[in-house]
Amino acid sequence: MSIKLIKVIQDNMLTSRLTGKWVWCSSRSPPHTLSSRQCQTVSESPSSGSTGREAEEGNGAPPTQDEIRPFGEIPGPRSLPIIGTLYHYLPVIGQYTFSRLHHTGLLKLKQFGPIVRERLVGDVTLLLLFDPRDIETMYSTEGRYPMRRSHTALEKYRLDRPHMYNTGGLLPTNGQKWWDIRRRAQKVLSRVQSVLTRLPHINKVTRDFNDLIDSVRCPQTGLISNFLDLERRLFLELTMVATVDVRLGCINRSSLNIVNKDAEDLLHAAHASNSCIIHTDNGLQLWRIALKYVEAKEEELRKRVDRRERGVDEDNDRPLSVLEYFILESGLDKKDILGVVCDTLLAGIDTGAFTMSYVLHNLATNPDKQELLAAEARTLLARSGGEVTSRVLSEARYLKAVLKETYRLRPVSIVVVTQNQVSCRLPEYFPDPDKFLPERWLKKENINPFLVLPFGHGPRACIGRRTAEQNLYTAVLQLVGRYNIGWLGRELDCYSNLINEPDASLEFTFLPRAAAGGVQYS
Ligand code: HEM
Repeated sequence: MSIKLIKVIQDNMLTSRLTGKWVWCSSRSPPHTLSSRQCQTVSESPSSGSTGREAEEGNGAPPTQDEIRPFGEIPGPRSLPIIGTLYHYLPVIGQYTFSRLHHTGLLKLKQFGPIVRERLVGDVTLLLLFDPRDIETMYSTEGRYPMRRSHTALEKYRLDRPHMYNTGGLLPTNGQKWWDIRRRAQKVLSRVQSVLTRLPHINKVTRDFNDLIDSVRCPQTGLISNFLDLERRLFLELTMVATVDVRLGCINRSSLNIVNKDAEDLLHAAHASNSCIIHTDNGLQLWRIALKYVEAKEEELRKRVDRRERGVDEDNDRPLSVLEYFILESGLDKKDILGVVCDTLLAGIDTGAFTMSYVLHNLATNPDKQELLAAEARTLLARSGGEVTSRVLSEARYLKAVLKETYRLRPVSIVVVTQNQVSCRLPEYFPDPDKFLPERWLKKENINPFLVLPFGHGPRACIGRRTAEQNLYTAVLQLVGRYNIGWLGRELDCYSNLINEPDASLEFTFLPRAAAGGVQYS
């Protein structure tokens, strides 16, 4: 998704505090030329023993014309006419690979330093940032309507069907049009209080998921092979409950072998889209299913209004669900609602499932950390009668540290600046960078906030962040509270698709904690 940076880099210049060569300039210079007007920071080379930050804070003097270098001089892999740098990615002979962007990113950092320019192909130029201070600078210039250039196939698909969609949806739309949808949708999708109203449903789904685990795990070893299949079902169920108030039933034991067409279509569409294979019928499947649930909700609301008029609406004080809010209060029209519902279904399933895979893998391969989390779960859930409540979530400090450490080591999303995943494993930012140490987030170590950004940053950051985190916290706490989780799979890394996904089959074991000498809550 670094492609998203193109607009920014054509309009601005960057600074690398490590080499002292580049200057970020907020002026709108023409591409590939420079101006020292309004330049904000100056840097010094590491040999001076001073950090860029110190230089910046020291005299704040604007850079001289000599210090400012043309954009085209930013180092990077050699680019050929027409094919750009694509030849570097050829199988066998190429030094880079698109399927492991974190390895490729590290190699580029070693070869070219903390700012890398890459003309990929045609007019597509990427700028890779590794220094969190540059990342911060980049975000600070994004303005009110940060521009993104991703999901362009999805955008084309939708714009070609004006009878179904008003816009390309949240993911690819830019400018005022993007903000018109975003400001209406985020009121219900992002607000803490609104997200918390869905917690009891989320808690119920995750407990059902535990029961499912109980019935499918091998009674002797606890093994569940290909656990990712179940996780994707879980996050589909959670996303449907959170967005369209529907229990699909795809994590019921009885439904495991029965094909639920909506569930299968949704899982397929979300995965295919995230793998950049936007078959035209995916859009249609998704849209049809979204339409079905939106229309069912409209009908339900009509009946409710009718009941209310007759004074027999027993459900009067219940807070509005997401879909009810969209229909009744958001000001979004039906086509926009369908677009946002499709976007949340596309964005909420694999991201959650893959993140949970890495959380569980980290816990299973670090049993001492798992025990600390289990102790926290035991204390908090015993107090709440086994329910994950808002109080439990507010007190679950170790759980949050576990998630944060997993975002650091295994971010599933390749954000605007793809290189956070590389920088997060550099020893200059994190001692013992490859170790899973949730404690580093409890000690209030001085960690630059622009290093770990799994949901992005600023006005365009993930609209579903609170929903996603509530889902993950609840599911992980319930699981670790009930099971001792082990790992029988091979070493786990990730493939880079549109998002990073586990590159090996997930072979987890689940042994009830009660059997292992722990406490059971339910
Ligand atoms: C662990 C789970 C998730 C992760 C790591 C994640 C991460 C991200 C990231 C990095 C972005 C792009 C930010 C940017 O462009 O600057 C994004 C955008 C988005 N996410 Fe998520 N996400 C997750 C779950 C969800 C869920 C559950 C939903 C739905 C409720 C969702 C809906 C969206 C939407 C609609 C956008 C586009 C927002 C816009 O462009 O205005 N995401 N997400």
